[in-house]
Amino acid sequence: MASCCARLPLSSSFMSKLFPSSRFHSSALLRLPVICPLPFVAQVVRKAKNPVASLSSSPLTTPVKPVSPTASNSPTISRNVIEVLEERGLIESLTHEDIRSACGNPSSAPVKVYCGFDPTAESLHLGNLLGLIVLSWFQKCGHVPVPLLGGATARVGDPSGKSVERPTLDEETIERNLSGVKSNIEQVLRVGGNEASEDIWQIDEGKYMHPARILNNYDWWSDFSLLQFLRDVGKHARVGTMISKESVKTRLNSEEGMSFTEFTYQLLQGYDFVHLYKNEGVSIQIGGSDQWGNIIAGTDLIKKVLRQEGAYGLTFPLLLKSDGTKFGKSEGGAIWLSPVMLSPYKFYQHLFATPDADVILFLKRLTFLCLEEIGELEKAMATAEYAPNTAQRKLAEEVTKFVHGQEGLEEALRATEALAPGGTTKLDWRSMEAIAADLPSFTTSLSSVQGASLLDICVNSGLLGSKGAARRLIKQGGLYLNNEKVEDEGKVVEQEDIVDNRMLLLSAGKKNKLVIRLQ
Ligand SMILES: Nc1ncnc2c1ncn2[C@@H]1O[C@H](COP(=O)(O)OP(=O)(O)OP(=O)(O)O)[C@@H](O)[C@H]1O
Ligand SMILES: N[C@@H](Cc1ccc(O)cc1)C(=O)O
Repeated sequence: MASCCARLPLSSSFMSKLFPSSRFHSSALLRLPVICPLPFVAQVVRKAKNPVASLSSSPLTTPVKPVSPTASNSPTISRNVIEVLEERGLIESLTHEDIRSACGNPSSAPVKVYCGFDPTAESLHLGNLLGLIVLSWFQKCGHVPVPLLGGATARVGDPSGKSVERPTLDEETIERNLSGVKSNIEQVLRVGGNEASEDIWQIDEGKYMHPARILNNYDWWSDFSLLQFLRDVGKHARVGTMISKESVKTRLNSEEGMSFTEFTYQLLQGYDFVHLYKNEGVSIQIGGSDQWGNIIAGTDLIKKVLRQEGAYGLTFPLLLKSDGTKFGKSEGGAIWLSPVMLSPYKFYQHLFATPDADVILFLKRLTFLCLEEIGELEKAMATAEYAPNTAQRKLAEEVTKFVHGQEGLEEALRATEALAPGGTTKLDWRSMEAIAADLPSFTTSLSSVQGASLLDICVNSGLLGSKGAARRLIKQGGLYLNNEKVEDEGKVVEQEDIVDNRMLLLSAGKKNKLVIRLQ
């Protein structure tokens, strides 16, 4: 039996109705600040005391305050989130047009929206970030985001978009991954506890929001018996419909086929939606376009099991690299969100390397910059005066700040500056560690450099061939210690030269750099 939800592609005429021509300012881009409309932060009429930081700043460092819900401090629906997402190219398909009225009525209650993340690695990556960004847009527009950890589903493995079966993960790995993914979510969303008293947070003067609530599907699956599953879920599922799903069809045609375990995945995710709808009031599920089949499994089950019509699904397009492959983890080179697995510096660099052809699309999808500002950048890119990489710099800054906070961005900028030819930034060990992997390095004991001649260190570390070469370089003004020019041939390394008691950075000329690690 075919799925009972129609997939609604966004036709171009339909889209043009939704995208009223933007109010772009004329030529003076990058000189005049663009005045963006207020962010779609939920606002209330009555002023509140104790202003705290605004929603657009980093969620990590901003103090927020749970407040008791009253008629006057409930976050209002300030803009229809579906329109916002459409304008930014963040909608691939909707299960039903009614989702617009469900999300857009200023007098109606906020919706709860969920996105699941299976802990299949210790960190989420740039592709997964899209789900968190869409959740964040819902939050900014007054709704309640529910990021779901797939503690149970990771034990089964989602076949969507996979040409081979996922490897089975052991318990220890799943636990480690769960805690990594949970911290990623906490890095970017304002997450609350599970107490009802924490349902509304004051985030600024007169501004309130609903904190995100993290759940784990292992909490309802761990006690679910096989018999119960077959009776309560399996009975409502049609094998024909399950086989027709894209994720199953491709695998059935492959040599390896598909295990029964993976085949049931769509029912697990489908039942998650039933559980969340019934017990938590969650009425929308979002996911990448590869999740369409699983999302439909959920809305179908809600109709059959609960006899309810008010559940909706929304998918967003996958974020693709310039070669057309998706940003993921299987092919290696994943752009991890965890600062332990990828330094903020490298994260920044990856975004900075976005080709011109993709940068505007990425600004719309991965940042919260207003569309007017992005439009101005796009226009500027077509002019002769455009300074190359201005748009890339903005993209890298915005996304790094969202993921790693202001501190992470500053670390990335310091490291970028330090590695730039002739950089003169004051270094700290974190930025040096961030750049160390991209530079030759040499490890020695702390005591061997304390009070040692710099000429000796240059030669012993292999930076320069001889003391003579080092002397000549100093005369030419080309030798730097920690980005400071060395003027004195007799320079010895003082304690204060040793960055945080663990590193030195030597540069012979602008490009030939060496990190010395001290133990
Ligand atoms: N490039 C991407 N753009 C948008 N969403 C993505 C992207 N990659 C993954 N997702 C979403 O993140 C969720 C988890 O992805 P999943 O673990 O299947 O893939 P992955 O981490 O990219 O792994 P792999 O590279 O192994 O396929 C899915 O909902 C998927 O839609
Ligand atoms: N299937 C999703 C994760 C997910 C898990 C459970 C859900 O209920 C929803 C989504 C993925 O592959 O990442």
